[in-house]
Amino acid sequence: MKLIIDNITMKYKDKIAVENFTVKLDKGVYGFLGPNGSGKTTLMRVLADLLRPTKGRILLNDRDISTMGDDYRDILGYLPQSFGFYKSFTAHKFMMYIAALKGIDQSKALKKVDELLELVNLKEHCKRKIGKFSGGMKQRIGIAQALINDPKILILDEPTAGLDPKERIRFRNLISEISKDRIVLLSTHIVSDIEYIAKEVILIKEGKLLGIDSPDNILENMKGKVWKGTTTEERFRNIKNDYKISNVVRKNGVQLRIISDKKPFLKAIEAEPRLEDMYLYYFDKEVEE
Ligand SMILES: Nc1ncnc2c1ncn2[C@@H]1O[C@H](COP(=O)(O)OP(=O)(O)OP(=O)(O)O)[C@@H](O)[C@H]1O
Repeated sequence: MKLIIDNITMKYKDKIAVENFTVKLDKGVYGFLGPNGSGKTTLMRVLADLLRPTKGRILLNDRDISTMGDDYRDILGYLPQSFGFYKSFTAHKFMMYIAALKGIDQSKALKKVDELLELVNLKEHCKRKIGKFSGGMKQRIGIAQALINDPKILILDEPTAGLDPKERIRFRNLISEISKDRIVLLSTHIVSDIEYIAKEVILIKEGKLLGIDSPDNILENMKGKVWKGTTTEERFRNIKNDYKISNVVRKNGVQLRIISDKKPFLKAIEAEPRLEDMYLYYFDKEVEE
């Protein structure tokens, strides 16, 4: 299976949200990483065939998805950024409803819904109303509904927004489990969401592709750009505006972690890069979280 984002540009009136964006994808998890407003949602909606791009095409095995109709929808699962739940539905009823919308017959649907509620760890809550669910539970039912047709392509737009750290870990493990034999596209501005599960990280900045690489290669390329060391309050005041500082701890002086192409001060030593250092390097802002 081969999915190609082929030179996509998307304009809203005068605003260019995505520009000349090209990447080739096959099986596995792809993390689309970029700050708010960088064009991730727009790209996810184009990929879900909900938005016609101003220019370019999405090709699945060389077919333009905009000409595929139900052939594409049948293999697509989509969890939008804001997901309208039917609050008064129980989890089970909601899933059966989605199955019916997808044209799955009832006996098959009953089996599939059971399987999916089990997968996302909501079986024991299947009789509860979704309106009473926590944020994490809602996201899990969101994933379950996106999987109802066993999609070959799964699009998850900022799926961990509003989840606490425990729910996030659980969510990550779930994605990892369901990513076999599928293309999973996951958009986020949170590095840790994709750090351990993405085969490739796709960096998106101001609507443009900044780079695509495996987390290991990204870390390799960050070598020599991350520094740590202890300095004085005075020197810290002097250098803090000249460098991207990813961490400050005041303990026996000012302990710093700095992102820089060159050594920031004499006593600084190279540190082992982390993926969030890369975020700071490319996106030039404080690491969120
Ligand atoms: N319907 C619209 N009309 C006009 N501009 C839009 C529209 N939708 C998005 N934009 C603009 O396009 C740019 C990209 O937005 P998009 O939502 O795709 O980014 P994002 O990376 O998903 O950000 P977020 O995480 O905040 O949703 C932003 O500048 C946004 O303001």
